[in-house]
Amino acid sequence: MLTAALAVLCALLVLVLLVQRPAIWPVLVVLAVLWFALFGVFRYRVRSWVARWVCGGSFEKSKTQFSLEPLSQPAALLSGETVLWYNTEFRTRLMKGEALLVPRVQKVLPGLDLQEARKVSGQLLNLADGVWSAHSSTVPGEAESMTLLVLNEETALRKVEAEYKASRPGYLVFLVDGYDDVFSDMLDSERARLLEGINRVLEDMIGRGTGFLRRVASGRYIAVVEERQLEQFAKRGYDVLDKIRALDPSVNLSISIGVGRGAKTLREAQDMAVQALDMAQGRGGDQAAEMTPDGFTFYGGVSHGVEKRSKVRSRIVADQLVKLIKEADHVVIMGHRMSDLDAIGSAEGVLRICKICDVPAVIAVRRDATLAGSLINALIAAGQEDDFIDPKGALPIISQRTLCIVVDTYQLGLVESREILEKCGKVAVIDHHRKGVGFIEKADLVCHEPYASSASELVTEFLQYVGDRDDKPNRIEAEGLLSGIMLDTRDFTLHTGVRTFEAAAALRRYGAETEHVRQLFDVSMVEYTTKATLVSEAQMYRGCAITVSGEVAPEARVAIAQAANDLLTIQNVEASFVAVQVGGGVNISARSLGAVNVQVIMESLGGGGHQTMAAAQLKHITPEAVRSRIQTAIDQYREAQKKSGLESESEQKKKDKQ
Ligand SMILES: Nc1ncnc2c1ncn2[C@@H]1O[C@@H]2COP(=O)(O)O[C@H]3[C@@H](O)[C@H](n4cnc5c(N)ncnc54)O[C@@H]3COP(=O)(O)O[C@H]2[C@H]1O
Ligand SMILES: [Mn+2]
Repeated sequence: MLTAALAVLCALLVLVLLVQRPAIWPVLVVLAVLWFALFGVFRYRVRSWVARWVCGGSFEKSKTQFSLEPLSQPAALLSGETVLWYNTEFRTRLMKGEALLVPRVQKVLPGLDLQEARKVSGQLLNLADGVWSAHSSTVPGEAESMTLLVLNEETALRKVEAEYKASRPGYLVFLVDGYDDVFSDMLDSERARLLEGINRVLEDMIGRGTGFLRRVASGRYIAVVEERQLEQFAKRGYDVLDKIRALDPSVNLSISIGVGRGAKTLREAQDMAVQALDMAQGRGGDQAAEMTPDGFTFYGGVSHGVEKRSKVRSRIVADQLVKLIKEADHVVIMGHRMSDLDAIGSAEGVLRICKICDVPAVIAVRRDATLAGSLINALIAAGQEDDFIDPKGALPIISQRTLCIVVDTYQLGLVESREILEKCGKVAVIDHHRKGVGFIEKADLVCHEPYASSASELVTEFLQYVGDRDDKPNRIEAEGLLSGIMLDTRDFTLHTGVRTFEAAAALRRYGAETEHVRQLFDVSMVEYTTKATLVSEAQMYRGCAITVSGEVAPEARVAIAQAANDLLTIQNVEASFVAVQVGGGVNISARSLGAVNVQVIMESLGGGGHQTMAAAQLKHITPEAVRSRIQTAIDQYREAQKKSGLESESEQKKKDKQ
């Protein structure tokens, strides 16, 4: 009111003045313009100051500050990477009560990643005294960007989580390999001493933690332990295997361990452990197999396998096989891809069993991709052409009542024809390779004997239990079986047990002539020269001969395996690796004299096979890159050997010299 009165008064006075002195008109205009200008500027400043005050642009004493200050979580405001402001909680809990002037955020919260903290899940930070989850939101704007950071303490929660994970139960099954064979003709006192030794080693292993161990049958133990202990076992590579082996080196004592880890329930863990144990034994025993929801991991398996199988089992399997064959309308027999003498020899043996049972049967084989052409030709020459069929031609005759018998491989990925396997109602598998991952799962009968020399040896045994006295394989079939045994034992020099010779003797009785068998191995000139070149190009590496080469003629593929065999006859070569380019990839054949387990080495490159005879097929890789991968795999294997005290002679000698 007063202001208005004063303004009216001023206006009246100015009017009087103007009437009296018209000369000051211009001055007045200038003053008025000045006043408007000043008023405009003032108004602008006041407005922006108010806006900053409300929105927090000028933060001190703003409402935003007042609302963040008493927050129960630590909070901070950053400009770029610089901390502009933090609340009391932040100072006391994350800066130990010290007040710092505009510190870098990395100094206060090492490891903070603002990008990560912006996500819904935030970022977990391990700070001095606990675990924190950091959440942030940023107002973009180059140098003037602003970030609000809020932290939640999760130490207690994370402790509970870690404890939960570390205390999940794991299940172990231990089985003394070949219990009956090892202990049957031992003195009672000796047996008691060894069993006491095994008990002690296992109790030592399990007793250290919170789990328990129980003996459930002769040579069979179970244990339930916590995840943290399983982690320790894995880290030490299941060194109990070595301790058990060391109990008495003269008796070949070893155990197999199956481990179920990471299961949801104890029941599931038990099932997994039993499957894993089966796997460990299928691979020759003396090793630990760990099954997790992601698959299998193997530990150990660097010692020699010992023959542990019984004839009773062969007879039972032969009976079951005959029963399956008789139930079927037809039988389709097949081996692995790139079939060899063992695959075709044993397939022909199984075909004879079918003939004895009077059930129609054929062998599915790709005759343009086989290493057993000599045997197939010999059988055709003897009038048995109808025994063979191309895998594609076999498909139409297959029904749900067809039995598929797979010989010389158990691997789904290696069979001659996957379609046949899938279409047949029933499946039987007869194999001698050590088990790896990726086997045929839905088999109705599995005869898997890693201690047998070859599939042909197994089939020869079955033949003795099938049919009447007069039901025998003919001469050429017997020679095929014998060639299979000779191929896989490298002419009876490797992997040869008592029963290998028994099988060979039986085949001889059926009329097999060794000279004819020898002829099945004859090579062409191209094969021979290819082999000779591969052998001459070999280089030594830690007791192993390695050859790496470009493509070889397709008709000389067998030279790869043969070169690997021949390299072993050179002095001081314990194992050989022949890697040859095939299309865009590389095939490796690996052989050993027994001291080195080439299966383990090939498995690390994605292949498999047997202790003394294994292979791998690598895709999209150059031969030279393969050389370094083989060398790394050998290094790893040698380290594992060193750890378990099973160093090879040549490595030992090298060390002694140093
Ligand atoms: N990805 C993978 N996963 C798991 N296992 C894998 C695998 N790739 C290969 N294997 C296995 O490794 C073993 C060695 O194969 P490789 O081709 O060197 O050697 C083969 C074959 O090339 C060789 N061979 C065939 N005919 C021959 C002949 N006339 N003279 C010399 N060697 C011959 O004899 C060996 C027979 O070995 P066998 O069938 O018992 O077992 C094979 C095969 O089943
Ligand atoms: Mn084979």
